[in-house]
Amino acid sequence: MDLEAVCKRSALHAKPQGLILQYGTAGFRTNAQHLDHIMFRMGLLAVLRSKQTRSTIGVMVTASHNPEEDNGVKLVDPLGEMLAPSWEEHATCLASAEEQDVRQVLAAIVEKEAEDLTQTAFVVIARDTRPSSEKLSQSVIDGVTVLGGQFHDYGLLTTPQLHYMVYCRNSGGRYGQATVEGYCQKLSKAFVDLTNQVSCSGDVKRSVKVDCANGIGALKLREMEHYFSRGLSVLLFNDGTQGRLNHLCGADFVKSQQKPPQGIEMKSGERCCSFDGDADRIVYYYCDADGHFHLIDGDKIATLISSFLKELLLEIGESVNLGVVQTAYANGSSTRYLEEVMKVPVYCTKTGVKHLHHKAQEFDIGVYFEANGHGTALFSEAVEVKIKRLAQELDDGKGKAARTLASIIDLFNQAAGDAISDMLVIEAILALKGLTVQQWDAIYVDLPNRQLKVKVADRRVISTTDAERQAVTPPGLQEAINDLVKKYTLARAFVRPSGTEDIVRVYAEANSQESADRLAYEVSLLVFQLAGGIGERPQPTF
Ligand SMILES: CC(=O)N[C@H]1[C@@H](OP(=O)(O)O)O[C@H](CO)[C@@H](O)[C@@H]1O
Ligand SMILES: [Mg+2]
Repeated sequence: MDLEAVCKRSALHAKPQGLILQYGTAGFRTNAQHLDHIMFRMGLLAVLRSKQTRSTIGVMVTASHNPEEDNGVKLVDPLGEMLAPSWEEHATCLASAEEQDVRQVLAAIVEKEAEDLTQTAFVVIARDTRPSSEKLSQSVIDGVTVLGGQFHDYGLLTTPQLHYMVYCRNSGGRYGQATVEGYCQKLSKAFVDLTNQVSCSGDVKRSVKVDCANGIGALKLREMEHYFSRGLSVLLFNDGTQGRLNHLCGADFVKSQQKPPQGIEMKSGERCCSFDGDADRIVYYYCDADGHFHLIDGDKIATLISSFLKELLLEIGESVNLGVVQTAYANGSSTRYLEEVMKVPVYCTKTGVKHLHHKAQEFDIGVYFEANGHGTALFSEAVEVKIKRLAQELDDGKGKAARTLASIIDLFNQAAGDAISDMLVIEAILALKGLTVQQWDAIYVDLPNRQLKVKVADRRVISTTDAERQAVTPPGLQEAINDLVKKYTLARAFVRPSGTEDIVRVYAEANSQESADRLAYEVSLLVFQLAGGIGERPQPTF
């Protein structure tokens, strides 16, 4: 490791004095102007991680659903997962080091991780469509090359596509071919195999309207469309030709505002969905005959998927342990439905997909979704091998179910939640089951809920336990929340410091919207009073 050369190069990507950023739930994210040094240093870190794991490591330049002027970066570990927590700490240290300390921090990481520096390193890089992304990914490449790493720049990809590429490269091609074409072919083949089973009643071609948040999803869907267009027509909106990225559109906007995005025409009963800016989240929605908007979020997606998988397993007659993983933000109705009606075990983890992903890996089949639409299903290698064998061997009804399940396994992106892959899974299931979007929505009725944000001087004064559902500090806060919750019916409320914004999040649900709104407001006031609120006191929103 030629530290002299690294330091010289680093000076060309100088860190603004005093700027401290943390590798959070979603990597580094801030205004694109402050990220050049971070990109260079993450190039360095990716090389070290690659040497240590003797695997290809991914670097994705994106800020997902943030506004267009922001950007960000995250590293992708060998099996396509999020970076290991101990390396998140290295990332934060390296990113925060003042220029003269970079050398020392690098040396410390090398020593702590007992790196064999003679190992070769390979890094794959991709970026979203933000105007700042191209230049920033060049800075990543600069970091990779100055440490002697090899790289491949995929250019524009969705975040889950990069996760897929990393997984493919480290599985010796078992998972698929590490090219855009490989990705498109794997998913499309599975989708076409599934939809070919649907008996065509009439010649009505299925179609779905997709709000692409003016992001990379539009480009990549267009690139892929012709592979599966016989089974489904996708009508793209907010495809980036006019509007701004994530502005009044996209999955995050639709979920948090509970209203349709701008720029999409919705007719009553039409199936629509929204991707976020880097296409790793998806939510569905429709308008009913009275013009009312209905959101179908990650919880209902998880329910649709897990009930379909359970039915298939029943037909195949294999006992396989299937679990669903959610966070505290999952709607109480979804948890109740999964546990009580579907009899599926449900687990709750902390917020952030890496927590859900790891929990889901404990099952033969683990389905995980955040309420905001980020999720996928994971299949253990043993289950995948068994199902694919049964699919080939059996010729009866069981064989047919096994073939369906085998195609579904291929259709999921098991490296990360993926809007394109999830959309194709959902479209295939709806087609196979002959369900309309309204019928899907009617599986259960969401409990009315409200999310609010409270500004406090230091959000770390709130600590939590029980997968973030109980506040441990400040003292008295949880007891006070419990007293409020008791006043309402079917109510639940919790607070936690956000991992991506400088705020405390408040969540409340109850049997009516008015109660959910009132409870959320009352809990916000408690947080403001007991956890050092700053600025204006929370105001009632009802
Ligand atoms: C309530 C909520 O939606 N929280 C989001 C948000 O995390 P916070 O830690 O709540 O800021 O951003 C994460 C990264 O995108 C995402 O995984 C998570 O679901
Ligand atoms: Mg995203």
